[in-house]
Amino acid sequence: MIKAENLKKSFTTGIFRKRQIEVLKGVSFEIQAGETLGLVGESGCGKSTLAKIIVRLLPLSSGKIFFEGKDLTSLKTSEMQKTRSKMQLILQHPEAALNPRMKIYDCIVEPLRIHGLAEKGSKEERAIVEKLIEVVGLQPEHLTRYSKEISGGQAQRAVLARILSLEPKFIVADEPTSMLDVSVQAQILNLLKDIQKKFNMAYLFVSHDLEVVRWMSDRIAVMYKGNIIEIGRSEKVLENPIHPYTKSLVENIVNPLKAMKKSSKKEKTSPAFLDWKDDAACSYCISCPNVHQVCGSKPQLQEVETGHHVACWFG
Ligand SMILES: Nc1ncnc2c1ncn2[C@@H]1O[C@H](COP(=O)(O)OP(=O)(O)OP(=O)(O)O)[C@@H](O)[C@H]1O
Repeated sequence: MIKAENLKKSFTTGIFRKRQIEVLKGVSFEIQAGETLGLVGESGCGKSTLAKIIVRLLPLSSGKIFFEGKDLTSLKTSEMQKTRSKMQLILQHPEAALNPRMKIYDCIVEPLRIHGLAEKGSKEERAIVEKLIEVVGLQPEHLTRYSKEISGGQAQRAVLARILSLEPKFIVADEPTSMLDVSVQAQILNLLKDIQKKFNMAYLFVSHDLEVVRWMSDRIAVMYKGNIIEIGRSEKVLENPIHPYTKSLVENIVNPLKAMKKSSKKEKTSPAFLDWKDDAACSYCISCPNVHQVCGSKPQLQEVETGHHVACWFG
């Protein structure tokens, strides 16, 4: 369904002394129809940048993105517009996707009108909206309200209805429930799972919360400083983490208190993965005896078991 190959992204910052920051350093993964790939990693490692790049809301510096076999980086604007409707992004703040001056009904039908898929005010349009709100669990009375007049959970449901109107095949959900109460969070996560099953969509699910990612994902990719350092079946990655950074992430959810105590000592004895440099060959690799020949100067994913890949790091 979706395939990312060696994605790189740099931003230029600074007004006078222009400086390039490399945020994505060569990210590759694939997601199949009906599958969820969870993406976790510390704040600032590049998750949201990757989320926006994959649905082409941000330009790439280099690399390729294939959607249903089509190379998105070489599509013309008109073709890209058609394809983009099949790839949708859900963000943390549902309000950002809902125009505050429009009633929920109009917010939901707007994409249909833009793409000429329904005539404004027609019976057909009304029937589509009624079906969509039934799928996402909104009530007809919500349709006549503005986004500020509904709750966060209801707003996220309205965003889902709006997105589903275009029958997407791939959804990138970037922290879609992090602003919601725990009980509402569970409802929206279950709803996301239900509609995925119903429409066989592929998800890239981005979150800080490993428990949420474990619940949602078939596979998990762990990002660290712009690289995917470990990727595999969720249970394998979480129950048998191999890369030191993944281990520390998993330890943090199992015992957050212990992790806090440990992190206060961290400054003095920096763990190996914090010294990971791009410009040197690694000296130790979990699965590769010929480290220097195979790993070269960049951390590369090595296969540990079928489907479970881990990057090299300094041991
Ligand atoms: N437009 C931009 N210009 C310059 N730097 C940027 C820009 N967008 C993001 N960055 C930088 O890129 C890095 C990655 O940002 P990104 O938002 O992708 O991280 P993240 O992993 O999603 O973090 P968080 O979990 O906190 O949302 C950060 O250091 C950020 O400051």
